[in-house]
Amino acid sequence: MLLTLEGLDGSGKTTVWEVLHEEFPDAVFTREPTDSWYGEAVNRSIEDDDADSVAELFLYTADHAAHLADTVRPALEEGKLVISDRYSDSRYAYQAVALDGVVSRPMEYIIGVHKPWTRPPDCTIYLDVDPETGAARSGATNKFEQAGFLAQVQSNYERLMDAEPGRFVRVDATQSPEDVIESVVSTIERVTEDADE
Ligand SMILES: Nc1ncnc2c1ncn2[C@@H]1O[C@H](COP(=O)(O)OP(=O)(O)OP(=O)(O)O)[C@@H](O)[C@H]1O
Ligand SMILES: Cc1cn([C@H]2C[C@H](O)[C@@H](COP(=O)(O)O)O2)c(=O)[nH]c1=O
Repeated sequence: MLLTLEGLDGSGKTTVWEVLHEEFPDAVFTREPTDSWYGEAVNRSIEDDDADSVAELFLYTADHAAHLADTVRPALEEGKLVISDRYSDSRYAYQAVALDGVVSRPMEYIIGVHKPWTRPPDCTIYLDVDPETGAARSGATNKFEQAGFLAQVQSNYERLMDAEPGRFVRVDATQSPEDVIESVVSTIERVTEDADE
């Protein structure tokens, strides 16, 4: 089963993902951007305010393709639970903002680029915070971590959740870290048990 954590910058994904290592020791933990050279290229573009938004989309997408081939598909073939901190929905939500005015219907375009070859998640936990909280928690140090940008990203995540309500589980990430973690752990226990039945 492929389970992904999504949300705005500062929503607490990495905090949760780290604690989940202890709760689910047999799972494969991974993330996007990855630690590969593709991910390093992505991280360079994040720090570049002038990076071309189309080029940036394809850097992220190349990283995703390699991530699928190297990590996600092999682990799923072994029957593992894979837990990824960010995955394709981050592209659909973030790059659809960055490509607004560059291509028409940017979210549909980005989904279309992925559709022929990606492996969609079985379940996506959306850590829900408002853009101001996300920007403040993340430190607002790069072009994505700004409340105005994150407000547009948030609307894109809402569109994705409206389109696939059965895949997403929304968790209130303004709760204490302990309460957020408890909600996420109980969600994962439930969805993995349901999958085993
Ligand atoms: N539930 C919470 N309440 C208050 N602060 C939190 C909570 N969860 C995480 N934080 C704090 O917010 C900051 C950002 O958390 P974290 O790095 O886990 O978020 P993230 O979603 O992975 O962010 P990014 O996408 O920018 O990497 C950290 O300082 C973390 O300690
Ligand atoms: C995978 C992915 C990420 N982003 C953005 C979101 C963040 O601002 C950064 C890095 O992610 P992290 O969780 O803070 O390490 O990149 C994006 O725009 N598109 C993506 O596909």
